[in-house]
Amino acid sequence: MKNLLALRPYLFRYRKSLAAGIACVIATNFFAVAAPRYLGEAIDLMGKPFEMHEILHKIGLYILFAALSGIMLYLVRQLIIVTSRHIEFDLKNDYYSHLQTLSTSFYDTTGSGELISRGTNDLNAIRDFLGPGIMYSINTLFRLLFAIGAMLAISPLLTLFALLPAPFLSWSVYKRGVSLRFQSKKIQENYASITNLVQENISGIRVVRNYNREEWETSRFEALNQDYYDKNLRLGRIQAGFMAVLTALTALSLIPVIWAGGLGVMNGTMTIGDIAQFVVYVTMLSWPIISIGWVTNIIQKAAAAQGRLDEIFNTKPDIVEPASRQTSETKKPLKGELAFEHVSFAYPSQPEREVLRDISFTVEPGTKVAIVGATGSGKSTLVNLIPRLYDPTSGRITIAGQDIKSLSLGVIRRTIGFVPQSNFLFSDTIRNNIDFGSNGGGIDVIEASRIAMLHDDVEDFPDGFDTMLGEKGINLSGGQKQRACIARALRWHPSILVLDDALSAVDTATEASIFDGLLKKLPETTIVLISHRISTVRNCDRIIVLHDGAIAESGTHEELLQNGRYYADLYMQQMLEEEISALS
Ligand SMILES: Nc1ncnc2c1ncn2[C@@H]1O[C@H](COP(=O)(O)OP(=O)(O)OP(=O)(O)O)[C@@H](O)[C@H]1O
Repeated sequence: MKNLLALRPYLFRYRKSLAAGIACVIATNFFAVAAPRYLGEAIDLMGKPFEMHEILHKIGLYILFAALSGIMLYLVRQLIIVTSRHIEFDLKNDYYSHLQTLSTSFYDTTGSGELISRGTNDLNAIRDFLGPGIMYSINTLFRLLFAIGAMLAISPLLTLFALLPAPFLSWSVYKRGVSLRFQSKKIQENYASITNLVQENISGIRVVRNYNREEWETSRFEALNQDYYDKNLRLGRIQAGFMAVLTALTALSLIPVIWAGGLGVMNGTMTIGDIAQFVVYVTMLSWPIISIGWVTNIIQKAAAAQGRLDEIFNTKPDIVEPASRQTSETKKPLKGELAFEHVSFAYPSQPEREVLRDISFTVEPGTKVAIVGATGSGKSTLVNLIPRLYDPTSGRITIAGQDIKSLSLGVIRRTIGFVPQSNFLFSDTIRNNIDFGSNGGGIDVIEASRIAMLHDDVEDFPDGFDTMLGEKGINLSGGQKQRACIARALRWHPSILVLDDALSAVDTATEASIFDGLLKKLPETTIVLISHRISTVRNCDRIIVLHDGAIAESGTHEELLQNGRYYADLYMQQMLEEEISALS
């Protein structure tokens, strides 16, 4: 319950429509409870000689009050349910923008399915509380107050008889709600498994085809789907039985009223009109009484959902803007001088395992540096520290002589063009993918794609740069995807360009042309590149060899060959592989 206090600011934001909604709840209940009085009076008039116009007058008042109650109820829904939609909209926006601020380390340990489920199922549970939950709670309160008041005025004893089954009704709805919730939770989990299976299968459809696993995957899906179907049928059966029992209980609760009321009429303490009025009140109270149990469930569900959302909302990003560096004039890119000073690093998920150890090097603006090393030696980790995707555990990194922790994230990320190892393109046009995140200026899309040697390929597409890409750029070749990602990084005219194995799917001739273009068009840009190919790194000004998270050696291609250590071994190995493949 305490969790729901987190919704206070949202409720406060819409306080006027909520207050108006509550006023309408009071009004609808007032009119609804006032109406049966005229019905009772009309019936009593009929028990003796009467004038037709008197009856019509009472019936007219009954209809008027019932209509006013209906209009107010319409306004209640408009005000409270619509407000719940507004709050849901705001919460969704806040949730999504909070996710955008969270650090890479958070996404290392939290699955995307989990985050999507919190942003959909949990938010729906909260909306149920804000709309129907709040509306029925207030409605029940005022309906009980007004109706019981009117009933007491007629007969306190009959009121007691009428309300006898109420606690049992509420309690049984609550208990049944708990088991329905348990069943619905299982269905939700099942649905999440089906979604995951379908999503994974469609993304990996090529692997499924290549390994001839279509039938196996289909039967896996059918089994899950069958389970989902069975659980839904079971839920439907429980719900249907429950509704039948509720309706019967409500009808049965009228028996003591009619019995005791009949005795009252016989001994002259009550009229038939009073009993008619009572019957209407009892029927009118049945849903509010039932809804006490139902609303209790909604509140509990929403409190649990809000708790899960709070876990995300309370997660603070590890990488934050320095407070003093957020003004617009500091957002210009810096010069490409880069230095690592005794940098060590362990991933937050495995703090005891150092992945980088005491890394120090300096790169002058315009220098081309290659990082090489065996797989898993820490190359990607090292370059991920430059745009502050993670912060070093110890030591510091500087750009243009300034500690990157003291720079605004906007400046760092404008200074750096980063092409990660696993490239990602959005389902948008090629132009928009290359233009991603740019705010004008820099190198234009066409020029960037020329340098990345992508331009001619794109010109051959019927829609050119306006070609729509499928999910993750599926309609491009591996090499085209890599070059599109390079063009995207060049678009900003970065002072430091980081290429993490970004040319592995490009042939060596195209790769050489891309480097030529970079040297000619961006001579002052510092390039930090990771590659397994000696042909790519041999022309760099400096090559840093990583071994088991530490710098094993560094120098030019020639110097490292003379050293005769890791790099020379790698060189010999690749020469040998080339010779063997030339012979075969
Ligand atoms: N997000 C992560 N969380 C925890 N450990 C990680 C994470 N990413 C990488 N590692 C670990 O850090 C070490 C270095 O990985 P890294 O990706 O930097 O190697 P690499 O030299 O770039 O390898 P490759 O040449 O295969 O790309 C590996 O042992 C890897 O298991």
